[in-house]
Order: sequence, then C-alpha cells, then structure tokens
Amino acid sequence: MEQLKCVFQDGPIIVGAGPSGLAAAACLHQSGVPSLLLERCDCIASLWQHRTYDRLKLHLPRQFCQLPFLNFPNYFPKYPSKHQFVSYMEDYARHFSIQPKFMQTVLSARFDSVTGLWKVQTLDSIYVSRWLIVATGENAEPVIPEIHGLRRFKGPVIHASEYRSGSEFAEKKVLVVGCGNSGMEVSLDLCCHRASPSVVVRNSVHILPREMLGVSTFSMAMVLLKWLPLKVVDKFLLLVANFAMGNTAKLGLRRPKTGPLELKNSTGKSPVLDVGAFSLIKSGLIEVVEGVKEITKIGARFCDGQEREFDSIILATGYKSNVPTWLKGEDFFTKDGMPKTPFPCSWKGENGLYAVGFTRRGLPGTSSDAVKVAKDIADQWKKINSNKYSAKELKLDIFGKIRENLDREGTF
Ligand SMILES: Cc1cc2nc3c(=O)[nH]c(=O)nc-3n(C[C@H](O)[C@H](O)[C@H](O)COP(=O)(O)OP(=O)(O)OC[C@H]3O[C@@H](n4cnc5c(N)ncnc54)[C@H](O)[C@@H]3O)c2cc1C
Ligand SMILES: NC(=O)C1=CN([C@@H]2O[C@H](COP(=O)(O)OP(=O)(O)OC[C@H]3O[C@@H](n4cnc5c(N)ncnc54)[C@H](OP(=O)(O)O)[C@@H]3O)[C@@H](O)[C@H]2O)C=CC1
Ligand SMILES: O=C(O)C(=O)Cc1c[nH]c2ccccc12
Repeated sequence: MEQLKCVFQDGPIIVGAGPSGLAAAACLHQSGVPSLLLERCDCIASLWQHRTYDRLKLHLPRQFCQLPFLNFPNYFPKYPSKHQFVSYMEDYARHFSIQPKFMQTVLSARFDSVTGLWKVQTLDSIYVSRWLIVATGENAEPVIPEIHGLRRFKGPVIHASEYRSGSEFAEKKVLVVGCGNSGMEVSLDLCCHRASPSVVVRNSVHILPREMLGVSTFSMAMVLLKWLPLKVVDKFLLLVANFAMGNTAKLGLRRPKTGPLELKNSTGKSPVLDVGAFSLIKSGLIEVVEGVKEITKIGARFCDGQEREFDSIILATGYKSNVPTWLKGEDFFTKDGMPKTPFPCSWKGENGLYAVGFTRRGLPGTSSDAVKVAKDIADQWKKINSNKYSAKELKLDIFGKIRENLDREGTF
C-alpha cells in the first residue's frame, strides 16, 4: 500500500466545503486563523452543484441565506436561484481566499488523547490538528427506503438528488415517493414538462404558501417569534394558511397535530413552502396517492389495495447525515449523525470538536454556528500564539509528541 502523507495543520481542519464549511473558513479567516478545508467532491457546494434540480430556488428570502461577512449582490432577487447561490458561494470562497483540498473524502477522524490532536484520514493523507470542524451536512447521503418489490420495477428509479428536470419524463406517468419540499417541487416540475405525477403522501404534511398576505411566510414567522410563543405563531400561520389554501386534508394533505414551526424545531421536518404544486394538486394535475404497499414490475400497489401502472419512480424520500460512518470514538453525535444536544448547543463538542450546519435550521443555522465556532477557536488560537511558544515552536513540539507516540505504539 502506498504510504499516507502526514500533514500537520496549525489551524482547524474543516470537513465539507458546502455553505457550512465555507462559512466556518471565512469566519476563521476574519479572525486571522488559517484552516484546512477537506472536500470529497471536485468542487465547493457539491449538494447545490451536483445533487439538486434545475428549477431550485432558495425558499427563504435572501437576507436569511447570506453567509457571514459577505452579502448577496444587490441585483439578486428575493429568492435567488440555485445558480445564483452557487455563483455567490464561488465568489465567497475567492473573497476569503478559501482553497479547499478537493477529492479528499474523509474516511475516518479520531481524537488521540495522548497527543491531544485529531487525526483525520483520507485515501492518500493523514491530517493532524488540535481542532476538527464537522461540516458534512444534514443532507450528506440520499435516503433510499426499503419498499417491497422496488428492485423488480422495470422502469427507471431515481432519487430526487439525481433529478434535474422533467424534460426526460414528458408524457410519462411518474410515481413520486415523498411529499417534502423535494417531492412537491419535483411533481410541479414534472407537470411543467407535460408528465403526469402522482405524489405519495403516506402520513401528514404541513403545506404553507411561500408567501402569505404578500409577505414571506418565513419572515413573518421570524418577526412574530420575537414577540409571541412558538405555539401561538404556529396557530397564526395555520389560520392564514387555511384561509389561503382551504382545508388541505380534503386533497389528501392531512396536517400533523403539531404546528409547522414546533415540528421543525423538534424533529427537523420542514413544512412544505409551496411554490405552485398546491394549485396543481387542486386542479388534479398532480395526483395525491396513499402510502405504497409494494412496487410491482409495472407500477405500484397502494395501502388501500388499488393497483396502478407507472413508467418511472422518483424517490423524494429525503437525506441523512454520514458522520457516524467516519467520525470514530466519540459520542457527541447520535447514531443518526446529528449532535445529541440540539440547537443552540449543537456547535461545540469536547476536545476541540465542533459542528457547523447541524441545527435543523437551514442556512440561517449555518451562519449562526460558523460565527460561534470561529470565535471560540480564535480565542484559543490567540492564547496559544501569544504564549511562550511561537507558532513554529509549537508545531515542532507537537510533531515531537506525535513522533514519541509513533515510536511507542507504532501509531498516533
Ligand atoms: C434540494 C435542497 C434544497 C435546499 N434549499 C434550502 C434553502 O432554500 N434554504 C435553506 O436554508 N436550506 C436549504 N436546504 C438545506 C441545505 O442542506 C442547506 O442549505 C445547506 O446546503 C447546508 O450546507 P452544509 O454545508 O451544512 O451541507 P452541504 O451543502 O450538504 O455540504 C456538505 C459538504 O460536505 C461534503 N462531504 C460530505 N461528506 C464528506 C466526507 N466524508 N469527506 C469530505 N467531504 C464530505 C459534501 O460533498 C458537501 O460538499 C436545501 C437542501 C436540499 C437538499
Ligand atoms: N427550495 C428549497 O428551499 C428546498 C428545500 N429543501 C429542503 O431540503 C431538505 C430535504 O427535503 P426533502 O428532500 O423533501 O426530504 P424530507 O426529509 O423533507 O422529506 C422526505 C419525504 O419522504 C417521505 N418518505 C420517506 N420514506 C418514505 C416511504 N418509504 N414511503 C413514502 N414516503 C416516504 C417522508 O414522509 P414521512 O414524513 O411520512 O416520513 C417525507 O414526506 C429539507 O430541509 C427541505 O426543506 C428541499 C427542496 C427544495
Ligand atoms: O429548507 C429548509 O428545510 C430549511 O431548513 C429552511 C428553514 C429553516 N427554518 C425553517 C422554518 C420553516 C421552513 C423552512 C425553514
């Protein structure tokens, strides 16, 4: 086996060059702390560049989605497109001189209590640092559910992360499994390309207009939350949504018992912020169907016993974190790869471990984490660098420790 390169990093190692990793690196840069950003893909923001559909726009108004220290250009619309958001992130990386190391999938990361250092391994290198910032995201891997018979379906089956546009599905009958924001927007896009989507709603779902009374629903909620308790704001949102949409249950979209914001906070489940699918459901162009019992060779059998034919299946069944597959020997994260302590305490673990972007609060959560993490590390950085050691001496000292450990145990 080829020898792994060993690289000591003065500042923190950040895993993942999405919005969270970039925001963390930028905030550190502003405090004069260098960092090393490791990314598995060949570009920044790979979720946005390679795993989202063409028509995607931000759901929250622009002011909530900007990363720290650099605003969107003035000409950006209220809801920037994914292309605009990606070009902003490219400018952001350039502005803060962030140069991630690409094609560096982190395979394992472990804290060594003898040296007090994190050892982060990729296919070709071992990176060593006092600090490790996890920024691999809540949506790192697609969730592919085990639906009975799925393998025998003879048509194409793709996950929403592989869906780009409905152009390939014209005149086709498509089963869209999952009714989150992805499922609803994929169904809308399919309709726009003359396909016939049927969206599976197996449980309940909160659907809210993206804007109510001419104001973004999210902005309205944020303002109201300054004065009113969460449950009251939820009641208000539902009142206005019911006024605008009517009783959604009549169309097969039963609302959960818990309100939309309370549900988002407690489980992470996002309400659907409707950008057009709802009116197509109302007019029958998007069909709402029950939970799937099994997939057949040519279609699906539903829980109510009905059987239907479909040409393709799109699994809009969500995403999961991948942290447990590579972060070893510590218990800050649950087995689902989310921090055990929820927001606002999800950003700091022990022994120099940090997490950015695991708040279940989208991009506003990312920015809030990045600022806190950078401040915490910058305080330590300043202490270390104003100490008796110069940075160079510290580095020599740490390498000394690593070598001692290598001699003793053959590893570190
Ligand atoms: C379709 C879609 C639309 C969305 N729209 C919005 C929205 O409008 N507003 C909003 O607030 N949120 C939205 N979100 C939520 C979204 O996850 C966040 O906005 C944002 O992308 C989170 O940034 P992140 O950096 O934490 O994670 P990601 O964007 O997922 O970035 C994580 C990075 O880590 C890399 N990585 C993962 N594992 C490893 C590894 N082992 N080693 C090295 N690198 C690794 C990935 O390749 C990726 O580049 C959307 C999500 C989806 C799926
Ligand atoms: N423009 C934007 O801003 C967009 C934002 N997003 C965000 O990206 C994140 C991911 O969204 P999304 O991809 O929609 O994932 P979600 O996790 O939000 O939704 C997954 C959906 O799949 C359903 N599901 C899972 N397994 C099955 C199954 N076996 N049978 C039937 N249904 C199933 C879930 O139902 P159940 O509830 O019953 O488990 C749920 O409705 C969210 O935060 C979302 O808000 C996504 C798209 C656009
Ligand atoms: O798109 C998402 O899922 C987000 O995480 C954005 C978001 C953060 N907080 C919210 C509350 C209600 C709806 C969307 C969001």
